[in-house]
Amino acid sequence: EDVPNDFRGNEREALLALVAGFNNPFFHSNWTSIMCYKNDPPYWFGIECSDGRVTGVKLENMGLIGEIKIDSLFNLTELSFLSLKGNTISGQMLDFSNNQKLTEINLSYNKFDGSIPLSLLSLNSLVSLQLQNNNLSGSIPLFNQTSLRQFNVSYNNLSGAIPNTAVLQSFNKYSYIGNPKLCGPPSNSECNSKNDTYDNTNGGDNKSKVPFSSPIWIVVNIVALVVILFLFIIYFKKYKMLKKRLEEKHILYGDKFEEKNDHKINIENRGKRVAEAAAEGEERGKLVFINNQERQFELDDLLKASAEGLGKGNFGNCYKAMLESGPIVVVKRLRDLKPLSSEEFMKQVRVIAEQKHPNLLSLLGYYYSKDEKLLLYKFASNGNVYNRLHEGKGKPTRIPFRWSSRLSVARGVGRALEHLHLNAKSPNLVPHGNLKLSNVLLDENNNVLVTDYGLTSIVSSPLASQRTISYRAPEYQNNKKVSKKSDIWSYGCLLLELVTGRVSADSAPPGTNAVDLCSWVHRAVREEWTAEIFDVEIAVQRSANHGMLKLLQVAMRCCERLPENRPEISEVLREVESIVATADSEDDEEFSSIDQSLTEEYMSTPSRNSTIGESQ
Ligand SMILES: Nc1ncnc2c1ncn2[C@@H]1O[C@H](COP(=O)(O)OP(=O)(O)OP(=O)(O)O)[C@@H](O)[C@H]1O
Repeated sequence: EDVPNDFRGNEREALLALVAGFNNPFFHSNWTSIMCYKNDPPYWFGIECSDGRVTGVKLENMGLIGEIKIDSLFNLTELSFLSLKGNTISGQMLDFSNNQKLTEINLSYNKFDGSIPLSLLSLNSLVSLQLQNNNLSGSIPLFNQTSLRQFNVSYNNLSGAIPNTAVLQSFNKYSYIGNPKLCGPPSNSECNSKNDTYDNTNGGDNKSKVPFSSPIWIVVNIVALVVILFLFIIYFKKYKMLKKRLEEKHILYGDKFEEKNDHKINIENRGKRVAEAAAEGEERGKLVFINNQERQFELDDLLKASAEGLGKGNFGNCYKAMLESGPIVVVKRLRDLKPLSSEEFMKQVRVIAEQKHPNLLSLLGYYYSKDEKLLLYKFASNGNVYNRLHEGKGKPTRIPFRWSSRLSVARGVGRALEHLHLNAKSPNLVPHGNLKLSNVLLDENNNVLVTDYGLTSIVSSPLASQRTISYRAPEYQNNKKVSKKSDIWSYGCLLLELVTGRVSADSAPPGTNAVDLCSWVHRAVREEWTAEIFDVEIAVQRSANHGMLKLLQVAMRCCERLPENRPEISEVLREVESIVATADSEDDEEFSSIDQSLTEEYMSTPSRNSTIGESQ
């Protein structure tokens, strides 16, 4: 909890990237949820933790096959131990320049090729380096760290003379044996030609060298110059073509938005470019209103509107466009779309648009052209619930987000989800797929409006799978599919965020003090830190304590690890609706913790499927 989230997030991503190339199902099931928590034993197999940071990776003899990316260790800055010994890992060796705390590295008995990386020379705490039995080639770099006590590069394809540094000479021949092209002490083979000297370019075999002044050298240089000039001309031509195509691509909303979120810009110029593109015969695209009677503006009006970036999301960026004629609309510029034809795209969008419910933000319209796909929504002026819940906490200006409001969010989202799960007319409509508090909006009357539903049906799945589903269900790690059951998990996480007031690790912006909410709450209940579970801002509302516990209980049932144990939305909603809303004014505003006897009573009451304490 004390570890800044960006470290933990980066380390988590780095570890997942490290094993991604192996495609080993073990990691999908074991490397989920929290990995290190304070000084607890690690939650993931094969890692070591200290103070919530990853300090060791030990994945030995696991039959791992595949490549790892050179920069895989870049974010594991606290790493002191690394062993991947006895697998079948191929490709170039890793870059260790960011792992200054490494003391032991064992990559022996694998299939690494290329040269020994020079980044190893910068590791001043390195005690043990074992690279034996790989396919490494080139010469041995000039290791001179006095810390080095164990060194083994035997049975590779290394070549040239063993460098004459005190450290490298202090190991015996068995550290070097099995490299036929390696010579000089301490190996047994003598260096008998000038060519067997150390090549400090690292990686090159010392073949016979041509003197710089020889005519061959001059001819080679001239030819090289001509080739470079030729390549430069080709590159320049391609660059001009690429630039033209990029300009065409950013015809509507250009990448200025991406550079600076809150930058107000006028998009009139781009409107001109659309017109120019149209004049050049390119398809201008269609602005379609779902309900044609609501057509309040044309494409030209939208292009002339001043726009403000609202944020960068998983499916694209959102902009608030203020039209001269009055209305304010939100434009979502989609990216990474599935390769759908225009008909398929419009069919899917119509399926999304058919979902009408008072708690769903309805789609106003869409724009489709070859290069741009936009969705248009009404602007919800009271913003999203994530900001309402977390922003300004502890500051005097903060207006408390009370229980009755949180309960109405829980209900509104539950109702919207029930509508999507039960009333979806089309079998093509995926469930919500990306439920989280920033996708729950409040309009000018504080009506709860769920947005971003169904977009996984139009966004390309490999990309979406890396990013979507903020509250990722455990099974999602394996099958990368959203389902009604994964929605229930997300809804459970959303309820937990509402009752605990804690930021969920999966949806937290970098630098936020976040927790893996499901594991955290289960642990909190098991270890009876019940008083700490509820957000202080609502815990003081004593008359509502019963309702809070009930909502917590419902949330925990939604967060069952096995999808089949999670309840259906109707059952969940029935329970949420049965929680009696208390008027916020009834409450005793003094700071108090949750009544312990009440907590015990709830925690020992068996729920229909399980007791809370047993759910994980
Ligand atoms: N109709 C709207 N009215 C007001 N604010 C909106 C509207 N739609 C989106 N937003 C806000 O704009 C910001 C960016 O939204 P966007 O949907 O692009 O990203 P996100 O919700 O953070 O992530 P994701 O793409 O995963 O949903 C968010 O803060 C969101 O709450």
